[in-house]
Amino acid sequence: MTAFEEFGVLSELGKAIDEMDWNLPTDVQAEAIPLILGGGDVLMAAETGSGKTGAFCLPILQIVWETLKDIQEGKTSKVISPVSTEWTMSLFDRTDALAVTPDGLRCQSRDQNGWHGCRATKGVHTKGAYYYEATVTDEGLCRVGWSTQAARLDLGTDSLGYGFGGTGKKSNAKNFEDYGNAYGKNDVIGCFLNLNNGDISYTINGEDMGVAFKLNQSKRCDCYFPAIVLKNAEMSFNFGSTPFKYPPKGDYVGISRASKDCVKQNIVSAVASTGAKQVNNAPQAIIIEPSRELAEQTCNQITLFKKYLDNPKVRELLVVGGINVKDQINQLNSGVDIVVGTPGRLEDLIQGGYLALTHCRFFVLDEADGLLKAGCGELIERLHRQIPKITSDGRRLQMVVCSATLHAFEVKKMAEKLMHFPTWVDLKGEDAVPETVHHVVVNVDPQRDRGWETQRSLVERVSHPSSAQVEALVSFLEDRPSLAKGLMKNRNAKARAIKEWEKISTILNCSCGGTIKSRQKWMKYWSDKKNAVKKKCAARNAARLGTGEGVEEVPELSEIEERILALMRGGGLGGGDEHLQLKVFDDNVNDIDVESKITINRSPLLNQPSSELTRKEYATAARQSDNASATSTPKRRTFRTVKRSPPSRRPQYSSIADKLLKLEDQRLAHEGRVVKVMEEMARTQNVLAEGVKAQAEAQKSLGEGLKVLGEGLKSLAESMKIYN
Ligand SMILES: Nc1ncnc2c1ncn2[C@@H]1O[C@H](COP(=O)(O)OP(=O)(O)OP(=O)(O)O)[C@@H](O)[C@H]1O
Repeated sequence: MTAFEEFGVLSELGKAIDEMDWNLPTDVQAEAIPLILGGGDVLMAAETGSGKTGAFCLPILQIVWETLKDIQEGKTSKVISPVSTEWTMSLFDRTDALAVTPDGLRCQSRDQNGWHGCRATKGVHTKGAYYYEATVTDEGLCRVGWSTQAARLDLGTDSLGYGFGGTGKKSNAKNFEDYGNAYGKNDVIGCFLNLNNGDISYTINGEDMGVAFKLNQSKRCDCYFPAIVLKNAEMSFNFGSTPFKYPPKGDYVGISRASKDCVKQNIVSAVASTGAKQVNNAPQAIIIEPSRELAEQTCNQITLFKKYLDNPKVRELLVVGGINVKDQINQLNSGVDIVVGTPGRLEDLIQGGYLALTHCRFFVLDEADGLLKAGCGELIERLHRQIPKITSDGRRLQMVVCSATLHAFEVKKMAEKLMHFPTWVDLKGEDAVPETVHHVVVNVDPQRDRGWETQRSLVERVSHPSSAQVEALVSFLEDRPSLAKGLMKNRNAKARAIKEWEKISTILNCSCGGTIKSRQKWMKYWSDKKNAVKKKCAARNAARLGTGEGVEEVPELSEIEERILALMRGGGLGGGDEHLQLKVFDDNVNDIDVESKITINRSPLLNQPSSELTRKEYATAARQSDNASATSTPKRRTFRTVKRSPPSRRPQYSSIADKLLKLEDQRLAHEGRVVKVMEEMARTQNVLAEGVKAQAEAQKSLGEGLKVLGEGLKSLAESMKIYN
C-alpha cells in the first residue's frame, strides 16, 4: 500500500503516483485529499511548488472515475425524483438554505439572517402575457417576481431580476423604490409579465399596484422565469394548474398555459430530467486556470495520474486559446469528463452552448488570486450561478479554491459568497503584520517630487549598528577596560589593541545583524559613541543645574550609555583597572598613545589619593565627585519630562555646559598653580631651615672653635706663668 492510498486514494492512482516517484504526499496533499474525497469545499493556500495541483486533481479524478463506473454498472440511485413536466419551483436552481416541497409548489427558508432564492423549472420568452400567483403562507420577508437564467437568486439585486417585496418596495439592480402596498401572511401576490409591451406589474389580493417595471426591447428578448427570494419566510405558488384565487384580466394567461414555442427549460433543472446519465458535452469537473501554461500543466498531470484508471476511461480536455475551437467542440461532443481551461475560451464555449454545466460537480479555481486580479470575478460568479448546486444523484456541488494567499480580500469575499462552509488548508498563514500597521500606497512622480532625495538618509540608517552590535561591543570592552579607554603605552600594547579590535570587528560583522564595518571604522564608531555620551552627559548635568519654570526635557542616559560612561570613568560595570590612567573624554583612535601629563603627588585641595592624574582627569574626578549621587543609578529611559526653563533658553544649554567645563578647567588650573606655589614655599622653607641648620651648625662650629681657642689661650697663659 502506497502512502497516498493511506489517505484514501485508489490503488490505481497510487500505482501511477508511485511511478512518478512521489513517495509521500506533501503537506497540502495530506490535508486536502481526504477533505475533497469527503465531499467538502476546500480553500488551499501553500507555497508555489508545494503540490497543490496533485492535491485537487487526485481526489477529483477518483470521484469522477467512480461516478462513471457507477453509471456504467447501472448502480446510480437517484436520490432526487425526476422533476415533473409541470411548472414548479426548481429543486436544483435554488440556494442551499431554501427548501422546496417535492411537488415544487411551496418554498421555505428558515435562515433569519440571509436571503435565499429559487427559480421556476421553466421560463417564457419572445411574446405573450403571463400570470402566476404567490401566496405568503407564513410570516417573514418575501420578494417575488421574474428573473432570467443568469440572474442572481437573490432576486432584484442585479439588473436581470425584478422583484416586489413585502415592504411595498420594488427592486431591480439593487435599487429599492417605493411602489405598492406592504403585504404579509395570507396575502396573494399576482405576478404579471407582458412580453408584448414589456410591462411587469403586481396585484395584492386582486388589487392592482400598477406597472412596476418596463422592459425595453432588448430585455424583452430574454427568457423570464418566476422567481422568489425569502428570509425566514414561506410562500406557495400557483402557475395555473389549479384555478387562480384572483384570475388575471385581459390578455394575461396562467403561465402554465404558455405555448411550447415560448417556453424554455431552466438549464440548471434540466439535469434532473437527464438524471445521472452521461451527457457528452457536460463534464463533471471544470478547472479554471489563469494561464494557458498552468492549464496545460494541470491537464498533463491528470493524464499521468489516470494511467491505470481503466474501464471506463476518464476523458480530460484542455480548453485554452490558440487551439482550433472546432477541434475542441468535436472533442466536447464526443464526450468529456474533466475540462481544464482558461476563462476566455471556457466562457465562449459555455455561452455558445457547446459546453454544458449541468453535470458539473467540481468547480475548481486554481490560482484564484491571479484569476481575480485578471478581472475574472464576474465570470466566475456567472458560471457558478449556472452550475446546479445539487447534482442529479443528490450530491452537493464541490468547490475547490487554490491561491498563493487566501487572505487577499477578494479571495475571501468570493469564498464567502460562493463556497459552502469551506475548510481552510492554509500552509502560508496571514502576513505577520500587526493589525495596527496600515499600508498606504502613495503614487509619487520622482521627476516632480524630489522628496526622495532627502529621504535617502532614512535608507542609509540601515547601515547603523544594531543594538545587538552595540551591546556586544560594550560587553567586549567591559572585559578590556584599557582597550575601551584607548590607553596603550608602548608599541607592543598598541599591537595587542589592534588585534583585539580585529577580533571584536569580526564578531560584530559576522553576527548580531546590523552593519558591517572595517576595524578602523568600528574604532571610530567607539570613539564617536564616547563623545556622544560625553556630550549628552554634559547636557544632562547642565539641564539639572539649570533653573526656571518651563517644562523642559532632560536627556537621561540609556542603560548602554551609562555603561559606556562607566567605561570612560575607568570602572566599567565589571570593575576597572586601578593602575590605568584615567582618560575620560579625550580619545583619539588614530593615536592610542598616552598623552603627556602633569604629575601631582597629592592634591591638598581635593584630597585625592596619590595617583598619577592628568590635568583633565583631575578636573573630571572633581566633577564626578560632585555628580556621584546623580549618576550612581543607571536609568533605562532616555528622556524624562521635568519642570525646566522656557524653551527660548534651551539652545543656550550646550554653551552653558561648555562654559561650566571651561570654568572647571580654569579652577583646576588655578588650583594647580596654588599647589605649585605651595610646593615652592615648602621648598624655600626647607632651604631656609637647612640654612638655619647650617647657620646653627656654623655657630656651633664657631663656638667649638672659640672654645678650642679659649682653651688654647688658657694653656698659653699657664705656660707663660710657669715661664715667669
Ligand atoms: N508528493 C509529491 N512528491 C514528489 N513530488 C511532488 C509531489 N507533489 C508534487 N510534486 C512535484 O512538485 C512539483 C510542483 O508540484 P505542483 O505543480 O503540483 O505544485 P503547485 O503547488 O501546484 O505549484 P504552483 O503554485 O506553481 O502551481 C511538480 O514537479 C510535481 O511533480
